[in-house]
Amino acid sequence: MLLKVENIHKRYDDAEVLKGVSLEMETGQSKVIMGPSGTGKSTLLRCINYLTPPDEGRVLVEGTEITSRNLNRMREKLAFVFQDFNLFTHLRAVDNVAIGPRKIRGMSKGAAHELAMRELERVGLSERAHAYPAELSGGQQQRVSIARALAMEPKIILFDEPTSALDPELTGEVIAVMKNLASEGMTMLLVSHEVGFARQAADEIIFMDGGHILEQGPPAQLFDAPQHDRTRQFLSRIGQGGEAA
Ligand SMILES: Nc1ncnc2c1ncn2[C@@H]1O[C@H](COP(=O)(O)OP(=O)(O)OP(=O)(O)O)[C@@H](O)[C@H]1O
Repeated sequence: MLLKVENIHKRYDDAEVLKGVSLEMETGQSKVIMGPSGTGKSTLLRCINYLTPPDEGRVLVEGTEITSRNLNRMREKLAFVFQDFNLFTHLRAVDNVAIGPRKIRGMSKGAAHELAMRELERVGLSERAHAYPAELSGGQQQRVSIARALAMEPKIILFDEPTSALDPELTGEVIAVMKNLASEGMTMLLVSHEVGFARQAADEIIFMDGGHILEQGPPAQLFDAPQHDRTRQFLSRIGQGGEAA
């Protein structure tokens, strides 16, 4: 098993946001986490790579548990794509992608630059490599941040609502890149409400509600024959039928 998440709990002050969440991913799988606002989806994703340390539970990558001692090394296996891109505004696109390979993976300047150019090409942006983030559209900035994740050659990419900060006409180019990665066999865990992507590219949908995983299964099962009322209600709110029992 590539990723094993066991019984994660997370509390903020009085509120228990994650109430014992477990999931597993095999190499090459794509899974999409969906569910109502405030149910702990982003917190779960952040707990998986310890951006937010869980209060209880374990995360294992390739059988090795993440601990405070091995955190930096383990984190390199789990790249993270943020909703709002998080690019360095003072660095050109190519340097945003090259900085991780240089500073974290210890690559030479030339090798990191070459790798960054290859990853920008993979997301269709080699021609914009020398632009600063402010000179790029939101969709292009998100593609740079995907290239930055790829340049770390991670085992898994975690995406936290990668299209929700984008104007609707810019989501398509980011989804196309993510579909491509999924078809190339990249292991991907996303928090996303992009049903088109989820139906076509995900192996499994994980439906979260109230800090729990309520149900999970292949897209056809979860979208077309959900088991729980809460799932049906949510799907109907995002325009995916679901009210029919
Ligand atoms: N750093 C924090 N400090 C305190 N409370 C937090 C913090 N981060 C998240 N929360 C709370 O935890 C709960 C779950 O938040 P989270 O962002 O994980 O939900 P979500 O399912 O991803 O929601 P959304 O779809 O709206 O992004 C929310 O009530 C939120 O206000």
